[in-house]
Amino acid sequence: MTAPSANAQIGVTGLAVMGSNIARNFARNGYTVAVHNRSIAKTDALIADHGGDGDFVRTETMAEFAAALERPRRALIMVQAGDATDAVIEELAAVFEPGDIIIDGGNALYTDTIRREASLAERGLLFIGAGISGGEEGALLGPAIMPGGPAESYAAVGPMLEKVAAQVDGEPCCTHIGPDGSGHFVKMVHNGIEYADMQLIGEAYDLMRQALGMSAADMAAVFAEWNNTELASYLIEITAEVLAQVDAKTGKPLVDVIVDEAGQKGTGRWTVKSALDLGIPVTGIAEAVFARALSSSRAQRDAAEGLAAGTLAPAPADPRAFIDDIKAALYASKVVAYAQGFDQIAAGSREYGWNVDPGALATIWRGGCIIRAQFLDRIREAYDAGSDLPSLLLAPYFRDAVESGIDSWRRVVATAAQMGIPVPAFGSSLAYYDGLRAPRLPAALTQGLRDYFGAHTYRRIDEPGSFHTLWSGDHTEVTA
Ligand SMILES: NC(=O)C1=CN([C@@H]2O[C@H](COP(=O)(O)OP(=O)(O)OC[C@H]3O[C@@H](n4cnc5c(N)ncnc54)[C@H](OP(=O)(O)O)[C@@H]3O)[C@@H](O)[C@H]2O)C=CC1
Ligand SMILES: O=C(CO)[C@H](O)[C@H](O)COP(=O)(O)O
Repeated sequence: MTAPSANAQIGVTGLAVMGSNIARNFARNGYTVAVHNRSIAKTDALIADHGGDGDFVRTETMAEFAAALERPRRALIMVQAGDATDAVIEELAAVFEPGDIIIDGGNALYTDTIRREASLAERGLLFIGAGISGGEEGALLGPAIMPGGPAESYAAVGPMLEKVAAQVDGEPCCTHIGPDGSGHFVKMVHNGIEYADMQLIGEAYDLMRQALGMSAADMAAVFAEWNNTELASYLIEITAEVLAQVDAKTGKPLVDVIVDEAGQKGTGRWTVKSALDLGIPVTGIAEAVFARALSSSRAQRDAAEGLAAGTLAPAPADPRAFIDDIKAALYASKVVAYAQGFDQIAAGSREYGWNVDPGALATIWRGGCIIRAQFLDRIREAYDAGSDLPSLLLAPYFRDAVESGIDSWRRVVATAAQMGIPVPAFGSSLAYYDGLRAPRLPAALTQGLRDYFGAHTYRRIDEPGSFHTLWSGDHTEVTA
């Protein structure tokens, strides 16, 4: 540890799990790191436990923190999103000087990032809103980093961020996403996909548990096996580990003693709200958010437990074949979730003029982050082949993969319905796929009804223009 002398290349304020580990990551990569936390105990714990990782400068106040940083100052904030982030930005802005750079690495709402960047720019301060994914371990060993902000700000901090990010095939899992809120926007959608991915895994688990009566250990073996296939990903890998974990207190599988109510901090919900505003169907993500909400509606669930299930179908006759069907359904639904997420990113990019490169995004999500998966290589290839792809589902590789699994996907959704097992994400993903490929949708009738009750008009398939039928008159059609 060195005494404050304005030589730290980077500062980290907010030293909970993410901040302390990313500070250690910078130090391990040879940077002198000024460290600060609102309560000094966390700063001292970091220095006491991990001071040997590299060169840290311990600071107690924001003034000391600012004084420890070389010019232009670079500070990474890792605190709770929302008011806490605003409070820390204000404290930093009070002691920083024009040209200094503030990076918010928390899970900020992208519209907050847009506001913060504009307001700090008026004060001459540069701002980067950087989505960081990888959890505790990723922060230490190399996360995926999604920084958004002015090119000038990125030039000042990008090389450092790229150095501490995960590396895949010699490429850093960090790239300049675009201006202002773009980094936090793509991190938000990343988290939305994370929600969908976990919900789909949960449904696969529930099918094996309920339809096939498999033990947690047997399911762990299936997920471990799947992790050697096209499904290979961090979430599948850790699912095998969680399912294999035995509770020391009871000797039961840990998963069986965990309360079945899923928490959520907000990024999934924000993704769905933003998708609604942008008009992009992110059905897999939305079902995942709603499934967490349903799981947490304890009182309603308790009251509803005795509701009749009707006549239920027996278990599938061939368990091994059904496991293969579940695998195909999981893969196809996962492709839909990513396709929808990338659609939302494209729409956000158009709306805000960010020019986000989907291929570059797929590249940096290959390592470090929670949704890292082998098939991101395929997503990158798909976008590299043509960034005007109407949907990831139309890229030849994914089209073939989904088409070859479609019968399995239908069997799984039908069997789940017949056995009374809820599979909202599998089901809605299949419905989305069928809707997308349908030559004609029932929206025609919706338009007719809207015209009937609200004179909202409709277009015809055989003539240009807008039309209205005089529903309360003689039912003739007029040009609107
Ligand atoms: N945990 C994870 O897996 C991931 C988290 N993130 C994001 O990274 C950020 C940090 O996450 P995490 O490490 O889990 O920590 P938390 O989100 O739990 O935040 C705790 C930190 O925030 C500080 N803090 C809270 N309120 C204030 C305030 N008003 N003023 C100053 N400091 C304040 C705390 O200081 P004190 O110790 O004094 O209370 C502590 O350092 C969050 O935005 C989170 O969403 C991103 C990716 C993954
Ligand atoms: O950003 C993350 C990973 O990418 C965090 O782990 C995030 O907090 C998870 O969200 P939630 O708590 O809502 O499940």
